[in-house]
Amino acid sequence: MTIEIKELTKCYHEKVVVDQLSFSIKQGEFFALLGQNAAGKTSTIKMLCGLLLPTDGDALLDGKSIVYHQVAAKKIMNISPQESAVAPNLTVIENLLFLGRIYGCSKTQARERANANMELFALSQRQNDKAKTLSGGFKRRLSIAMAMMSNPKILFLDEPTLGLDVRPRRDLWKILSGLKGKVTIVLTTHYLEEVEVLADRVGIMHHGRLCALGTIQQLMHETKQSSLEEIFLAYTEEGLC
Ligand SMILES: Nc1ncnc2c1ncn2[C@@H]1O[C@H](COP(=O)(O)OP(=O)(O)OP(=O)(O)O)[C@@H](O)[C@H]1O
Repeated sequence: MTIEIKELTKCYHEKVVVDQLSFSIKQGEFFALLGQNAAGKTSTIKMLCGLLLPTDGDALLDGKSIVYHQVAAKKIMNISPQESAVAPNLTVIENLLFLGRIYGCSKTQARERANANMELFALSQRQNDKAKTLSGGFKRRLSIAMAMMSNPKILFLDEPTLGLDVRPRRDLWKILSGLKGKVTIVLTTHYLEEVEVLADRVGIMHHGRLCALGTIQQLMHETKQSSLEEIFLAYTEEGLC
């Protein structure tokens, strides 16, 4: 298992927002974490990324505890957050090289990784353009490519297509499909079609608890529903979870 979550809990001023979450994500899996607004998804991702300390419980990233081995755990993962980390006045390649150097690459290694990621994210043609001149879709691609500069085994994507039009969203899906199996991906999104296209397995959170876990097929079978939207509505109905 790449990620083993064990009774992970987060409280803000006595309010429990992530409630004893326990499940595992396999190596190379594309996992979608779903839930209504305020279900606790971002708090969960932030704990797994070391941006937030759990109130209780733990998670192991490739065997490294996010509580006791934070530095080692952080080395094997990266996050493309909701708020883009792109520096607007740097060009595409400068943004990538800058991150590469921050992650400790030599100049040659940073350039190699930047070239590989520009290829992967179809950014090569725009490499000398300042980030502020890019469209929303390209900015989002650059933001994910920047997270890939640390060569993570685990990549967290927090609502990567939020606010994008249909075409740039689908373009990004194609690119993310190309990452499948190469890196373990944990995605949060409100776009259920995105999940149907990309995810191997789905977890649904409700009021901080995990109320469903499985492939879409398995959840369809369990709920006797015929679409992910219906499954989602069934599991997040008040009083059921
Ligand atoms: N720093 C904080 N202090 C107090 N409460 C917080 C803090 N961060 C989040 N919360 C609360 O925790 C709950 C879970 O928030 P979280 O952002 O994890 O949910 P989410 O599932 O990611 O929601 P969304 O889909 O709207 O992004 C919410 O009620 C939110 O108001």
